[in-house]
Amino acid sequence: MATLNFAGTEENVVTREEFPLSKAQEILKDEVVAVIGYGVQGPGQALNQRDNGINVIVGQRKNSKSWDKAVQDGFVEGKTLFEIEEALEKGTIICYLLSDAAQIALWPTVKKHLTAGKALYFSHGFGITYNDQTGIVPPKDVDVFLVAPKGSGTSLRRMFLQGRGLNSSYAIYQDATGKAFDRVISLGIAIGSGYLFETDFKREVYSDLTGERGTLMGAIQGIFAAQFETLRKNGHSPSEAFNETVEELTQSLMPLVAENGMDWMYANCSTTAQRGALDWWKKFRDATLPVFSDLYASVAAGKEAKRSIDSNSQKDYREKLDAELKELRESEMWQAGKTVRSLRPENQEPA
Ligand SMILES: NC(=O)c1ccc[n+]([C@@H]2O[C@H](COP(=O)([O-])OP(=O)(O)OC[C@H]3O[C@@H](n4cnc5c(N)ncnc54)[C@H](O)[C@@H]3O)[C@@H](O)[C@H]2O)c1
Ligand SMILES: CC(C)(O)[C@@H](O)C(=O)O
Ligand SMILES: [Mg+2]
Ligand SMILES: [Mg+2]
Repeated sequence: MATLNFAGTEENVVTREEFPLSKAQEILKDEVVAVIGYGVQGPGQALNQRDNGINVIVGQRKNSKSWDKAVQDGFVEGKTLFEIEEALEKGTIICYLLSDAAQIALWPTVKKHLTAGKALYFSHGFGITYNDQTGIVPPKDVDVFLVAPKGSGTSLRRMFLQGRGLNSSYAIYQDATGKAFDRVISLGIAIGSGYLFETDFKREVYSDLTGERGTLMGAIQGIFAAQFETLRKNGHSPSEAFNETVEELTQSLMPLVAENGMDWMYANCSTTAQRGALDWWKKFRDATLPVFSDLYASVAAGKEAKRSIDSNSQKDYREKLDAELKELRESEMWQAGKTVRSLRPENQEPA
């Protein structure tokens, strides 16, 4: 475990250098890792573990798109791909990667198969932290921990294939066997994490729900929409509004931020741009701070969990989500974006 200094605060981080894959393979050599659910995280984590030489099986409902995807990805029925209950029985480590709402419905079945010494693994602090709403209370004689990749399962797989790792959080909720630390870190390495940052279940889920509703997904779309609308109302064309709101950000400026921070991105723009950005960023911060405070309070009060559980437990939740995504896709901003993206060299038809 390395202790690193993050802007003056010391934090524990596990690195691949001190905990190499060979050590993870040795620790997991007698385990059967059952990945339950093959949606977004399931494929990323199962495929990376398989490629890393871990004994991994997938449990998924038959006659579903996710089952077919697992078959396409090379999992073999009866050998490495099973109905959920069979996989639960075979697994010594259960990676519970159904959607958070589906985890509630299946919990009684999972619990039945959590015999002494097994481990229950999550990629989110949700089920345990909000157990007054989820009913997920594991038996005392199993290990319970999480590895939460800080990004999409799609990125976890892509970065693994590029030889890079995605940062993940890890936390131990219950150490029944005395092996929970070795098990959780080994899994973290095996699923393709680059670095593993220590947290607890509550802090993981509070920060995760805030982040995805905030700057990572909700706030960014909100601020894009507000600027696009302002430019359009003032007579700017859709392409101009899109280029100045999204395309320049994703293609030119965010890669610079990713590389070396905000000040460095600023320093690579004109002094005119820097003057304006330095004057205006605090106004945007002050305008949004109350919204972020409301958001965090809603997360901490369990209201975001309740909303997610209530909406995702409905039979037609998928159709409803698809309809809302369609509305976003068909908005003027993202339709303009479609044409702008088609102009990128990689998207051009060869002549
Ligand atoms: N999506 C991500 O990239 C991501 C990132 C970090 C953490 N997580 C966490 O990982 C976990 C899995 O998330 P996900 O986005 O991969 O899930 P998902 O929404 O893609 O669903 C996963 C699987 O659940 C199955 N499923 C849905 N309802 C079911 C039911 N009633 N019975 C049986 N199976 C059912 C689906 O077939 C699918 O294979 C969650 O705890 C999530 O918060 C996800
Ligand atoms: C990929 C995210 C947004 O980080 C994850 O938290 C999720 O819920 O999908
Ligand atoms: Mg999340
Ligand atoms: Mg997240």
